[in-house]
Amino acid sequence: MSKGIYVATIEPNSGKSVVVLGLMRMLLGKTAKVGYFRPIIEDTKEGEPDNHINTVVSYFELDINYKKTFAYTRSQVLDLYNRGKSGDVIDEIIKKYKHLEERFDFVLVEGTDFSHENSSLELDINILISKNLGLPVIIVSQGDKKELSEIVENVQLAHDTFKEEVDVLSIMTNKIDPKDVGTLKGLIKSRINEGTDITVIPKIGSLASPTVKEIVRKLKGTVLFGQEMINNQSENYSVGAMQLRNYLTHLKENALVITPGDRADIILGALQANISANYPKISGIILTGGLIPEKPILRLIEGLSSVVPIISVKDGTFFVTNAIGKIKSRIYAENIEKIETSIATFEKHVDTNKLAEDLITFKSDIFTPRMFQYNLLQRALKDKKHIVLPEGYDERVLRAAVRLIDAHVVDLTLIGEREKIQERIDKHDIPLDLNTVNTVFPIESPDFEDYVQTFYELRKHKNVNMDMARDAMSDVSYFATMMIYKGHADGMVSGALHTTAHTLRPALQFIKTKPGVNIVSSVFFMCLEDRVSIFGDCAINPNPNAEQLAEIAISSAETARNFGVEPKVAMLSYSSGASGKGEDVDRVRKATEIAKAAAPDLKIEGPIQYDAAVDMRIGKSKLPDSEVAGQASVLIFPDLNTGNNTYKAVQRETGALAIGPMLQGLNKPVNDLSRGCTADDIYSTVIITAIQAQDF
Ligand SMILES: CC(C)(COP(=O)(O)OP(=O)(O)OC[C@H]1O[C@@H](n2cnc3c(N)ncnc32)[C@H](O)[C@@H]1OP(=O)(O)O)[C@@H](O)C(=O)NCCC(=O)NCCS
Ligand SMILES: CC(=O)OP(=O)(O)O
Repeated sequence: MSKGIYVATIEPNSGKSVVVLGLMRMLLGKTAKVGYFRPIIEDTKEGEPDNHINTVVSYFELDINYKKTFAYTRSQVLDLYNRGKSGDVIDEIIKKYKHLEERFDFVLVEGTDFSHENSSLELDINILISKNLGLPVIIVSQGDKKELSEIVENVQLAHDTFKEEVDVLSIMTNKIDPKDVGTLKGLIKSRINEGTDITVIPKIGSLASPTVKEIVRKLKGTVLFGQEMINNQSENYSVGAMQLRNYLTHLKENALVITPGDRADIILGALQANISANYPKISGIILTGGLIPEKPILRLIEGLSSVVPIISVKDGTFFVTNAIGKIKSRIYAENIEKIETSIATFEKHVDTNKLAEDLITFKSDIFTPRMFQYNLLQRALKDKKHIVLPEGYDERVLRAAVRLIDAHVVDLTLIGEREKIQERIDKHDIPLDLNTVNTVFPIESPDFEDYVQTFYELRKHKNVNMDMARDAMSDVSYFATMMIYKGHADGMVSGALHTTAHTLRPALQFIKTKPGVNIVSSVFFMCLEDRVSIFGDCAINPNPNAEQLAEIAISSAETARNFGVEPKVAMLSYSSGASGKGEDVDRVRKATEIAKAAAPDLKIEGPIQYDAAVDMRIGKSKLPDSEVAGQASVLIFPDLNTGNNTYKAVQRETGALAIGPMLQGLNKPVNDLSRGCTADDIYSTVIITAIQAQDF
């Protein structure tokens, strides 16, 4: 079941509020705790809340702090985008949304308003956000003053654009001439036949017209009388320039009377008409030209028991009439009537039972790298671990340390001489305060002799003597690994300066494998543009035999599951099924059979080529009956030549973040890095290591 829904529009004034209000009512009827979130709001005046948030939160009396209901204002986002920090925008939005997801049973997310130019950027941002929140989308469009063919084109284009990246649950087209509702629904359905629900909502006069309050606000008018009726709807307006006897015949229901302030005859006549059974009611009177009626007229009005709003504005009649014609109707907190009309409209035209059912059964397959990284951080924060970084002089390690300490996600020990580490910090101008981390220099450590003795005991059967043990413990990899063995730290990450063999040999020698595991292997979490794939083994076993390959596959599937990726395992080879022959293909086929026998529920396919594993079209043509082909999430390489170079090729050619290699099968978490790693890679690998350490 989805924990939220994203309401996105594709144009300004689409009537998105009708959908949001109706949805909120529907959701509150199904579950008690519903949250509301707007990733990006319009810029507001100092101290003024966003109108949409204010309306939804106050009408439904949601128990939610204003600051928690949005992430950014439009100008903050533009500023961050201009500074190349679009990734930070998404990270913060995910963080704020996830807080609400934890607190509420369901979260209704309202996208941007499209009230500015650059609508293609805005469309992209909405798609990006909904994708990164893993939410299904309701697209809202509007058809006011448009040909039906134009509406259909727009809706189809929007649907196809969103559908490429996210799940579109429903399309709601608003403000349609009531006589066209059925026809339009049929036309849209004939174009979009993929099970997306289609709703067409007619134009509702009372929602399309502004209230007197909205008009006062736009015209910067002064309310002289009738403040208590300021939320009257103005469905019409007409200028009182002719004689009263003629003007009265032009009055329409809920019309706004516009007249110069010195036309007492029109003012009094309109007020009288409002209470006469023989004339329609009016919504208010606008007095133009800054003219205020004379005192006796004002006294007369003051004496009336009830008066519609009378507003004075500075501008002339012509300007005011034009300006009123351009005012777009808004829904706001005090206008209960409009809110309730919106909800009633939604309930009348939307199949709410079907929509609720779709939400219950919805399951997202989308798992973006940013969601993945957010989840990792949250998991690591739940139980803080102590990680040792043997390469304390490396600039990238020190930069990663700053981020890790700032995030309060781990405690750190850096191996190295304190003064020398400080020199590096100063040299590279790194904002790391050494008081926030622990530092150890092996040969000066009070634990050194104990570690030497322990290593000697553990390895004497391999002809290690005390001198050799002392030499070994002077090495940063051995010393840091011994800290893990002794329980003086929970995990180790190294390899930014040292080779994989140098980093891992101590762990293989005395941390050893977990019970039931024969070989240590590794995976990379490959954060591709729209998904996280798991590549194994790209770091340790040069030429695994069939049994070892099967074990690598099973361990990698387990790792995938532990880190929130549903394992669909592809055993890679230069053959898909029986298309190619050779010893290496046979080895992969045998490995697949062994893995299937050991884990019968595991979705696994092999031998299979990379293209058939990840591309649905090719997968279907090469292996039509496979439940893995085209959708593999775990890719197992036949040997280290292929695995190591493939991960590097993908990383370098696509810019993907490659987290790892993360080792699997060891008794305690020790992880390697590539010497080509960045501070970001180190940061992510430390977080992964901390999560692994939570299981020991
Ligand atoms: C992993 C690796 C370093 C082990 O090399 P090594 O230390 O020379 O291996 P050895 O055969 O001497 O084994 C040393 C110990 O590790 C153990 N070991 C080696 N590979 C192991 C594995 N995959 N799983 C579990 N234990 C392993 C051995 O059993 C042995 O234990 P013991 O000394 O208690 O008997 C080696 O396989 C290697 O270099 N792999 C490629 C690394 C690489 O360059 N990757 C590319 C860049 S990431
Ligand atoms: C993991 C890996 O390939 O390491 P390096 O690039 O240091 O050889």
